[in-house]
Amino acid sequence: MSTTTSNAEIYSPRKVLQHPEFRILSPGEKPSSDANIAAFYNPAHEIHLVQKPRPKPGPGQVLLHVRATGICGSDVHFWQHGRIGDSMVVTDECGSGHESAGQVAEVGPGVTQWKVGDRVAIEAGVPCSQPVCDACRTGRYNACPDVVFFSTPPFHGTLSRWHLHPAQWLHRLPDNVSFEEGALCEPLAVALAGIERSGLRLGDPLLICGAGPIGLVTLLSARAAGAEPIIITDLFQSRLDFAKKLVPGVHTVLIKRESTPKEQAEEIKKAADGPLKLALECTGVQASIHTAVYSMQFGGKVFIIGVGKNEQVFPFMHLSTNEIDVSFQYRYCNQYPKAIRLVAGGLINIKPLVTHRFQLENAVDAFHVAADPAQGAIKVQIQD
Ligand SMILES: NC(=O)c1ccc[n+]([C@@H]2O[C@H](COP(=O)([O-])OP(=O)(O)OC[C@H]3O[C@@H](n4cnc5c(N)ncnc54)[C@H](O)[C@@H]3O)[C@@H](O)[C@H]2O)c1
Ligand SMILES: OC[C@H](O)C(O)[C@@H](O)CO
Repeated sequence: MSTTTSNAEIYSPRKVLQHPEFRILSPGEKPSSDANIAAFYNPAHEIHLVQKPRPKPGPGQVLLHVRATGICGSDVHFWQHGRIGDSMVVTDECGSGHESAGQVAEVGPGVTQWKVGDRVAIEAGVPCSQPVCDACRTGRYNACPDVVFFSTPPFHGTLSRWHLHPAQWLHRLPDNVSFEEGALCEPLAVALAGIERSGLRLGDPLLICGAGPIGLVTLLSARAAGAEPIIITDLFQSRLDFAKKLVPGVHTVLIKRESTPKEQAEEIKKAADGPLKLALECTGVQASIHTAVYSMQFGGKVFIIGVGKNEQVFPFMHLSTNEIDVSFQYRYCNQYPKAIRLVAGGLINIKPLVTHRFQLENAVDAFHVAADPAQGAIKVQIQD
């Protein structure tokens, strides 16, 4: 029997909440410049700054000064809706953020690969890494049932000034990759996992549904992987304009809510000059998945990265009589080193995605901007 302390115990959210130094800051209160502040949401759909103790790294751990964190749609969703699906539910105060990069501030006993000052991207999903875990043992660690995914309830996120992390779940940033880009490696890892598992090949005609941050990093990755032509859809012209600026060769199709998925598919096929081989679906919305299905050639594939309603209806007979495969992506595994190489090597330029930057003290304002579509943000980052 293993006597190892589990990650769930090491990173116990209750330890933080019950610590005498943990408190919710009053609006307008100015914490000291090195206080361990963080943005927390709760089941009452409030979001506020909290002050936590500055932790000491234990064996195998590193204390990081978090320098950049992007706000993900899931952070906003947990705050405003209190849950994603049936298994991720906000039941207490919970810290946000999992798209982070930072700098090593202290190393714990036994840590030899990092030294103070090293710059790193933080992989926020920490699987159990136990030999008895099939998912970890076989390398598909995104399936680990005991994963601590920082910012998915109950585990607090990486959006704080000081964050404790296992040394082996950090990735070195080369000098030409900024903290901002290091933080963007998280959504990029999602897209790269999708590119890898969908089997996208050079010259494949590709549909990307949705031009949000995930659709856009998917667009950049698919362009680097040689898809041609690429059609991207969205409900908002502003998002399509952003996509076109990012990758000038992309074809855009504005989705009108009043048109049917079959009509939308006709428009997409016209833009592509024929049916497409692959769709990377980045909305999780049923109507968009249907549009993707009707846009495919015989033997095509709809690869769904977006997440959506618990139960959805699919056009079964069209899928069946056209041998269209449907596959899904759940987070990612083994993608960070690749993401960093692609950014450092100049194959993927993710810098333009950051449209808004806030200081850590103003993290609550950052959340309000990220949650308000009228603000036109693509990626809001909090920097320290
Ligand atoms: N599989 C994973 O591990 C994973 C990881 C991260 C995010 N996600 C999911 O990926 C999806 C995209 O994330 P995001 O951050 O870009 O979200 P987002 O909400 O910012 O972007 C989604 C985009 O899709 C567009 N859209 C909505 N309905 C549409 C339709 N019918 N047709 C075309 N476009 C439509 C929206 O206008 C928006 O621009 C979300 O569902 C998110 O939860 C999945
Ligand atoms: O936990 C909820 C979501 O699966 C994750 O936050 C995802 O956005 C990671 O990329």
